[in-house]
Amino acid sequence: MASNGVDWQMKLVEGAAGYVLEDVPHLSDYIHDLHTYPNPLQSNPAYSVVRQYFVDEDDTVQEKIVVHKDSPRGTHFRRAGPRQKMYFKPADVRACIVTCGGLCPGLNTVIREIVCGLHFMYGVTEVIGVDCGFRGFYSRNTVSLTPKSVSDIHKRGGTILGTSRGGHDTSKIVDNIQDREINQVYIIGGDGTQKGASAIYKEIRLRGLKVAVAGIPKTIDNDIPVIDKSFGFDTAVEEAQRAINAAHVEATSVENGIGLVKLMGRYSGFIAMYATLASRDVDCCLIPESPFYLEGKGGLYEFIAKRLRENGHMVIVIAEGAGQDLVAESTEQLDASGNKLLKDVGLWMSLKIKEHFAKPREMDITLKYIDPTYMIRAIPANASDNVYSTLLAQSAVHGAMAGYTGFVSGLVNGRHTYIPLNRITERQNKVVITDRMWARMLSSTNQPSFMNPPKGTSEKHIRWRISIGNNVFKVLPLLMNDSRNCAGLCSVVVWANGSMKFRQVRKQSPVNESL
Ligand SMILES: Nc1ncnc2c1ncn2[C@@H]1O[C@H](COP(=O)(O)OP(=O)(O)O)[C@@H](O)[C@H]1O
Ligand SMILES: O=P(O)(O)OC[C@H]1O[C@](O)(COP(=O)(O)O)[C@@H](O)[C@@H]1O
Ligand SMILES: [Mg+2]
Repeated sequence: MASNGVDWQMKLVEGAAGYVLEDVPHLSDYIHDLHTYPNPLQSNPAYSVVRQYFVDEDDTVQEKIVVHKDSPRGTHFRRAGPRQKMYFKPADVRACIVTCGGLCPGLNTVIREIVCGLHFMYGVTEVIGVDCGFRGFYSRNTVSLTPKSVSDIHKRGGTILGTSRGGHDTSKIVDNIQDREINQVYIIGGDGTQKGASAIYKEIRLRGLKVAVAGIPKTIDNDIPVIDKSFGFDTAVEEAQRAINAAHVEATSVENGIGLVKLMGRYSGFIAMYATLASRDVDCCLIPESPFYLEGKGGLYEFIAKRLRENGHMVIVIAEGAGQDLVAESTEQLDASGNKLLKDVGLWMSLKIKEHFAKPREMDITLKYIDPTYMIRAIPANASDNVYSTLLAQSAVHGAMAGYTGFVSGLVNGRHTYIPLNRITERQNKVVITDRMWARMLSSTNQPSFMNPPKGTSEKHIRWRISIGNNVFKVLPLLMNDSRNCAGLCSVVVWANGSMKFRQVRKQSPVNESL
């Protein structure tokens, strides 16, 4: 393998037949003559039975596994797991754990398994918890974490460490890491958090400190790219079923009953899409990636009336980020971390539907609105998310002990890997509405595609205009496919000649944006 183009975020290593390794940084990249130690797992009675326990240095995991016979081998990530050589002596390790951003089932499991992994696999005894997110580094006390103190926390929702948004001050955080002589930092959080982790790692590297920074990606919305799915997501989908079931019971118990359920998903509608697919009781699923409209032919009101006539009841699931452009003219407000503060689309929609059907010549309806969002986020992880969170935490521990830094541990095609931080922060994972999964969902609900708004429909949800060749299109809010996946093509929904259409545009083509 030939190494080229090294930067501080990731190391690109090229091999035969188009093989590329997007490798994570290592402490030895910027600190020379580091001492190494044998991995104590060799003599651990539990692990010594495994025939090949240590991961081969050359093991990597392919990002895209659907290939053609002439395809280049493509991007790979370093396989996670214990290494024969460690770059930390267990007695010298002083680790800290911090949780940031919104709650997510499984946070406590990850904390528990970092503490227990460090202790039982490597004999590390000094682990501290940072109180209330990034700002806790410089404004709060820390708490000592031991296997005993974390033994049953995985049965509780939330995070025992507390969390926060905002308050990321890189130099104050790194000063504090130095002052406390911390040499392993475990950062559990979403895209915002991992951007913060990246800044911390960079500053640590600039100061030449022997401190490993390991991220564990957390997002209930499943909006982190590259990884198969995020921990807590399955639990959220499962818990959402309870709300959908309740909505269904309410709706079927009255004449023309409508159950409306709002689920989380600020920019990505994965929870709504999977909960809908799992339930089979949902008649319509609305997500941020797929624009919709209420009035006229092909609109939501028409569909509701049709379903009520056919079945006498219906269930609508709406992701919190859906239809934000319809709710109100946006005067964009941000939270402390810079995330868009959303209007309550569920409440808005329930009022709009009630208002519409109260008109003369419309139907008498009974609508029940259920908002289970924070209840879903606050529960403990289910069994499969507990196992998943355990493996993510253990991978992070193995990686840090082996001297890797500036990485997150993540599942790629079912294998645990180390991914450079920049790869998971550079974009958000979104439902691709031109993919099969959305089509499966549409076929399960048989809802309208909302692709042909009637002439004269308000254009206020048009985001910007683009020109492709000589044509100017009005672009509706929609995800862009990852250009890495599809040879520079991205899908946009455009408004042309009074109807919405999909267009594939090349990222390289001249795209002029104007509001
Ligand atoms: N671009 C950024 N650079 C540094 N820190 C960031 C950045 N974006 C967010 N953060 C910090 O990460 C933490 C969590 O971010 P947030 O967006 O609230 O949640 P999440 O990590 O779940 O996406 C906050 O403390 C915030 O200040
Ligand atoms: O009320 P809060 O804490 O700001 O959280 C609301 C947001 O948190 C989420 O559950 C997850 O967001 P993060 O991944 O950024 O924590 C979003 O779906 C939701 O919009
Ligand atoms: Mg986020």
